[in-house]
Amino acid sequence: MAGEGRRFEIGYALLPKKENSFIRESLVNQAKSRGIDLVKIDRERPLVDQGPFDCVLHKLYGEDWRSQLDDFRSKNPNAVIIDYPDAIERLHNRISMLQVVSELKIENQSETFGIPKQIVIYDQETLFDTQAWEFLKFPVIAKPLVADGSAKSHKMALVFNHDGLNKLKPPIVLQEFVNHGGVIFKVYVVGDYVKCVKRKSLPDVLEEKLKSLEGSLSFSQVSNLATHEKSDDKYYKLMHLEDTELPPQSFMTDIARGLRKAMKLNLFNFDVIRDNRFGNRYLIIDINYFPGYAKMPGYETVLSDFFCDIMNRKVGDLVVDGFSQEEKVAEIEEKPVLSCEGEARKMVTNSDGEENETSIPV
Ligand SMILES: Nc1ncnc2c1ncn2[C@@H]1O[C@H](COP(=O)(O)OP(=O)(O)OP(=O)(O)O)[C@@H](O)[C@H]1O
Ligand SMILES: O=P(O)(O)O[C@H]1[C@H](OP(=O)(O)O)[C@@H](OP(=O)(O)O)[C@@H](O)[C@@H](O)[C@@H]1OP(=O)(O)O
Ligand SMILES: [Mg+2]
Ligand SMILES: [Mg+2]
Repeated sequence: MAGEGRRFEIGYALLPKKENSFIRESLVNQAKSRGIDLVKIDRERPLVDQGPFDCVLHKLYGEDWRSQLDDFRSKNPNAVIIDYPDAIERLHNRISMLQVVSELKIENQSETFGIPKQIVIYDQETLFDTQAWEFLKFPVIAKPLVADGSAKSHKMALVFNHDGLNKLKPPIVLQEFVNHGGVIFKVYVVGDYVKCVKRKSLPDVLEEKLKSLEGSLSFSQVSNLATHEKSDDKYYKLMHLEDTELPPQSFMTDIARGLRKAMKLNLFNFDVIRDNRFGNRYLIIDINYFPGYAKMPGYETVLSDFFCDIMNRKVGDLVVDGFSQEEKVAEIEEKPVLSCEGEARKMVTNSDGEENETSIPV
């Protein structure tokens, strides 16, 4: 318990932008009150010389950081690393990122899911060889193949016709643009916790307009706006975000759990659109490591719960450290269970079948 039992130290290594948005005083204080100290990792000094940390939380890439983590891990075998670079790496390529979705098996009678039709293009020759990708229909979205968090990796183009191909610079992924009513669902995953929110997206494109539209339209991070920024926005009002129904929570939770297990990741979000042509078909178009959690209402509690769970080694159906639950259970039973004070949350289904979150004291 806070103040009584052992305290835990979680070291974090984030880029300045992420640190500013994520490490808020409110999060630091809430974690502290529950026995967890969030400590900044000094990037000027070797990781192994710092701490000792019970857990390392990070969103940094590169060989140097990777070998620092390896060193740290071998010297601190009981520390938890959230998450492993190898697992995160998969999300840095827009093909491998979505491959995992195609491999998921989820039983559901009323909804289906998948990914849009897509092809990777490595050179100009293939780009203009429309036979190579004749299974794709215009409009298509051209996305940089690499998704490494750089501004460049977010630069996309909506391509309406052949004229629009000239501006594209391979390697890119050409993905069929699917009309979805201008609203995207972002599903945030924090360990066991799953939260789906609505954001504005690109508007639908009418087929009869395709030829008359200029070749392409460039854009970047259309859905990456905090809710308060959008409430005054004319476009936001136009899209009737409030009127759009969320996908069934249990369906999103099943997909989230499946992805978490398959990817061995604890902190990510995925973008989902509802295909206008079917109404019950959902397409996953993007998966991001360690997204903007501070945009989730009450993120401090969600993240503090997660940190407590990690430190207590009782994280849902998959455990950190790349072990499966089964492998870890024996270890958990041998460890003293330290409790974190505060609230836990659970989903409660009301008589209308709607799921709501409620807090339970622990
Ligand atoms: N296949 C598609 N069909 C329709 N709209 C799409 C499709 N792919 C992407 N979009 C739109 O383009 C936006 C950006 O695409 P995507 O999410 O792949 O890029 P990103 O830069 O990785 O985004 P993020 O900021 O979430 O990391 C989406 O939020 C959505 O509005
Ligand atoms: O802060 P970061 O640089 O990690 O930016 C991430 C951003 O979070 P932010 O809101 O904190 O900017 C995320 O937004 P939401 O999906 O949550 O809307 C999403 O755009 C990620 O793709 C970005 O990560 P990247 O792909 O660039 O690595
Ligand atoms: Mg996205
Ligand atoms: Mg992304």
